[in-house]
Amino acid sequence: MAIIEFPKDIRWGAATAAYQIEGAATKDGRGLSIWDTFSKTPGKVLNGDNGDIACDSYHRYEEDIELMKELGIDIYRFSVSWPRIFPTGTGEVNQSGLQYYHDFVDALLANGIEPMCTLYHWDLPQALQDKGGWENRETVDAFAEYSDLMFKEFDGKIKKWITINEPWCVSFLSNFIGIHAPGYQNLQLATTISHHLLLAHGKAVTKFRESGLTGEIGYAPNLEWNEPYSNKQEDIDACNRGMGWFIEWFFDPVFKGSYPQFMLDWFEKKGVTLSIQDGDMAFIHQPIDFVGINYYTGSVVRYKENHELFDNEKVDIGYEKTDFDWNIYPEGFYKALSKLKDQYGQIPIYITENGACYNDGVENGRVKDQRRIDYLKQHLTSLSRAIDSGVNIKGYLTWSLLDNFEWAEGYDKRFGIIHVDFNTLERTKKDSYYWYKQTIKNGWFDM
Ligand SMILES: CO[C@H](O)c1c[n+]2c([nH]1)[C@H](O)[C@@H](O)[C@H](O)[C@H]2CO
Repeated sequence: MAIIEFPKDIRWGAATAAYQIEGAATKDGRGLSIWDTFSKTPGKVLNGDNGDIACDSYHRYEEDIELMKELGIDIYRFSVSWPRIFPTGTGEVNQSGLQYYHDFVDALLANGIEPMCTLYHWDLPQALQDKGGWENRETVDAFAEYSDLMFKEFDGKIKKWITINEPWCVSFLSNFIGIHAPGYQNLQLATTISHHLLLAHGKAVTKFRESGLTGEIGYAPNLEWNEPYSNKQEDIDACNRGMGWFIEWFFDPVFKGSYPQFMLDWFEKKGVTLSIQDGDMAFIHQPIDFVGINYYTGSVVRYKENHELFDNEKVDIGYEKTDFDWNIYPEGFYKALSKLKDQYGQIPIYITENGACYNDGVENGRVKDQRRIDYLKQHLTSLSRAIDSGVNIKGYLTWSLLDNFEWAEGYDKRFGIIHVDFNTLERTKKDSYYWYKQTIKNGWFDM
């Protein structure tokens, strides 16, 4: 067997998000989010599930932190529910909401766990959506106001900030493909929103820099790896368009100061234009301290004339799949990270999400999720290879600490290393929890 070893200073963590774990949807002054609305719209979420209770982490976070401490992680990525802070998105601050996050962050720090805070993980205040949501540039300013308040309120406690989680999901998955809130299917709308999200990121970075506060700030784009089906130019081009939607479209503006021309040309062919105002790109193109990368899967892609948005299609060449039917493609993890290094340089990278959906249940008090252990081994092996090749990896945070509300799939899809019984809310450490705990302790594992 091969020993896969990691640098002694790598950070080991786990990740969650507010709407997926907190519950307490109407508790202590929290306002409604678009996911409260969407999940209660018939047909939008499997089994009609919603986040009213979720893992009830709002009330059970001390238990969760005990589990984190036993696990041995030293960093924990969570998100703040914007409508818990500003119930209507702007204006009056909900002090009970702030107090909840102070109590939570203080408990993390008291247990030697560094908080990594995502300011936006998809739960836009409904009141802002009612005024146009991310299509309205006023939402960009509201996000900057909310971010500024959080930076100042948690100065000295939170030193790693993530502005936007997965702008591709917030824009295209939610407003073009339409399976996430608010559920529109309009390419122009989605493309406009993608620009406003990057602008919101940039304005929040500006607020952080102007505040002079200590800490680091970044964003967390998601990426998939696409491999061309053949070395025919039409397949290579089709593959690059697909990946350009995840990588160049959301990385070039931040790291190069402009949108990728090949993608702009393609969108123009589809009748889509971007209205960029003077100064927008200067906000977006500000230096950041790290980038959070969310990686789960990859696909083989080939050209298919007039098919979907990019004249391409995924080809199933027999990859093993998770219980979410996603390809298991660890090679793509290494290739994607290598591409980022080659195209954007040595920006520090935290893997802010990587994990798999396996729905193994509790049998005699145990959850035998060997398939998740295998997935983690394969992807951490790729990560180790990327580190050895010079990619500037600072940490790895698995998705997710807990089984939780998996958006349009509700509670049907389980990503946690800890099982949650959504009837009793009982937590059960899975075999993968124990494997990850040993790997963190050792700093290596036996492949
Ligand atoms: C398509 O994969 C995306 O990168 C992605 C996967 N995931 C995500 N983004 C989100 O950030 C999480 O909230 C999801 O729970 C998690 C699992 O679905």
